[in-house]
Amino acid sequence: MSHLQLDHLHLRYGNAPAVEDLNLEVQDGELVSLLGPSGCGKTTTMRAVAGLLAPAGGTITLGGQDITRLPANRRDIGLVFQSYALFPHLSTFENVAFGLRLRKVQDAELRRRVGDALEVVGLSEFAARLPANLSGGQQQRVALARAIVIEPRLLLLDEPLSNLDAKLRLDMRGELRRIQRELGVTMLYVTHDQDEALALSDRIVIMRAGRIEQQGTPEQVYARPGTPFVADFMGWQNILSAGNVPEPLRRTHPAATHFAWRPESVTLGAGPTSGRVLARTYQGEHLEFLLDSPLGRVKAFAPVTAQWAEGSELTFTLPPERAAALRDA
Ligand SMILES: Nc1ncnc2c1ncn2[C@@H]1O[C@H](COP(=O)(O)OP(=O)(O)OP(=O)(O)O)[C@@H](O)[C@H]1O
Repeated sequence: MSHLQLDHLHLRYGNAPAVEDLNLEVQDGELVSLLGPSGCGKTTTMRAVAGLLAPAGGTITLGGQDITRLPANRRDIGLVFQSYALFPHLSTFENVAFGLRLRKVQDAELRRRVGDALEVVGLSEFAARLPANLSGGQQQRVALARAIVIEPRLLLLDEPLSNLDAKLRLDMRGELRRIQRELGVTMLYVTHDQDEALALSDRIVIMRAGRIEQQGTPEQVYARPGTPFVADFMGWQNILSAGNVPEPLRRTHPAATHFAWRPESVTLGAGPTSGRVLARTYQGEHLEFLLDSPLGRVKAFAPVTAQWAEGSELTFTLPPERAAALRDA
């Protein structure tokens, strides 16, 4: 059992609060991402779960056991951080074996478990190599093998892919998901990259200034943001205050403070509002138009064949059925 539960967690650096009253559950075998901008408290939360930072208040429970005050080395938690921190003078095999040697695991079992872990991450052929002779992606996989070989109750990954180039990051993202599924291990994952969180997670927790702003499945947070902050983070680039949108829409959502539309939802070339093209940008798949309008600035995508030039006037529609109704948190 490796169900993680954080109850009313308060975390501080000296007197400065970093995380306030955080309540979070990660089910057995679930992959939950903490997503949010720099400084919102993701790493601080991870450090507390790992046992590297003592909470100022609240409790951390893992598999039904209160681990709030348990030393880090007795928590049975695997860590993978942005810097892989491999031992440069040890082979892949010995890097992965390190934690087992510390635990005085017998030789035959150690060989079997290291062999299994290397197989899971696809590095069996690289057992004898030193880290310096591995690619960035391979080194990151060694770090992952080293974390899973101890069969942790929980795996914490903090921006594990951010040192890799874009292509490798995509490959490793898929690999991570496969490995997580294959092992059924409970994972808490930190990222500030929404695409990564959407692709990997069973559930996404969006943090803002030390608090949870919204949580849900990837589909929920992407398609149904609840606040302007989440909408902005999820690529809803047109966020208008409720006073600026047509009356009928406001009436159907009386509590909304803002409404948002994705750029692909805006219809150009017809509609009740007119705007002037401030910028027209080619983006491969489509053109992006930035319009100045009485409603404010509006971003819209159109097919690459669209002819409107910068400076021209055109009309547009913000379809009410494609709007997200938002409320300030
Ligand atoms: N060692 C520290 N001492 C004092 N304040 C810290 C320390 N580490 C982080 N903080 C502060 O705590 C808050 C949360 O930081 P944290 O590192 O958890 O954010 P984060 O969401 O992980 O950001 P990033 O994506 O940049 O890593 C920030 O205001 C940060 O400045």
